[in-house]
Amino acid sequence: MNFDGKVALVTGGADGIGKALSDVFLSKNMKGVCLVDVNEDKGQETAKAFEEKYGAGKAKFCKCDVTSSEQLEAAFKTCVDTFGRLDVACNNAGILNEYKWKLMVSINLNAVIEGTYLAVKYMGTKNGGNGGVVVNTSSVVGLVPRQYAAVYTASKHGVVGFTRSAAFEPDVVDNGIRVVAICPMAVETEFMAIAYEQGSKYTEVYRNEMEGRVPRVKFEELTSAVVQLIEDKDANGSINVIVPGKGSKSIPPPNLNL
Ligand SMILES: NC(=O)C1=CN([C@@H]2O[C@H](COP(=O)(O)OP(=O)(O)OC[C@H]3O[C@@H](n4cnc5c(N)ncnc54)[C@H](O)[C@@H]3O)[C@@H](O)[C@H]2O)C=CC1
Ligand SMILES: CCCCC/C=C\C=C\C(=O)C/C=C\C/C=C\CCCC(=O)O
Repeated sequence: MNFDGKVALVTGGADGIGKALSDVFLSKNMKGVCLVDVNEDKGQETAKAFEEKYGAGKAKFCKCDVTSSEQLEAAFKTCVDTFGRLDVACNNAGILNEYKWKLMVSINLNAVIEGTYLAVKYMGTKNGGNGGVVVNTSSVVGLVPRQYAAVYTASKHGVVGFTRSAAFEPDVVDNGIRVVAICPMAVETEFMAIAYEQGSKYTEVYRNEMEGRVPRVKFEELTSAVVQLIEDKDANGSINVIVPGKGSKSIPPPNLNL
């Protein structure tokens, strides 16, 4: 898919990875981006900054808690009503909080599943849309174990398993939708700092073992991986790990010869 004149919806679009993705989409001449986020102040601020940079009417903020089915569907509907179409859905909002693990699973996994099926409903060729691409945000810990964040790890493994499977569901394929996921190492956002201040049961271990020792994925490395996945018409069910300084690599599922 090329980006010219297309429309994206990005959950967690007010800040961090979602904001960086939205910025790159608009820089590639997308018609508009819908920033879907629970943080109203940040969301309005980001939408305003994008309109100043790219022109009036290019960014729409939708206040939405992705754990609410009603609010998430309303955001998809607002996006299509505002821009007239939808081509790319990034299910990206996420938190790392092992104390609030049920909420974390709702945001990191349930809302990704719900967002994927809403994308089929609002972009599907059988439903009046043009088809499109769903990009789900997992993590490197969607592929490997992480003993200091077990539920977060489970939620991100869930995103990988769901993406690999949903990509080939007949209702998804027949609607002209591709589904992919990204698995970044730590990225240059506030996410990890907030996680160990508020959401880790092992903050001291984490500080001693990891803090400051893991280089960050730069936004440019992450966004170029996502752009490639969107542009590549053969990328479906792809799970791409993104490592600082090493780019993006597709990770196939294990062949168990069953
Ligand atoms: N930053 C990192 O090191 C990595 C992050 N990730 C994943 O990337 C995604 C984005 O993370 P970052 O941009 O780094 O985090 P961030 O904290 O900078 O941004 C996340 C955004 O999601 C929004 N959000 C949180 N809960 C929400 C909810 N219930 N409804 C709607 N919006 C909500 C926040 O308001 C915020 O704007 C997450 O899924 C995270 O798990 C994956 C690997 C590494
Ligand atoms: C808060 C403690 C959790 C320990 C790390 C667990 C999960 C990480 C999840 C991510 O999605 C980020 C991906 C990789 C991070 C790996 C190491 C973090 C390095 C942190 C630092 O240098 O500050």
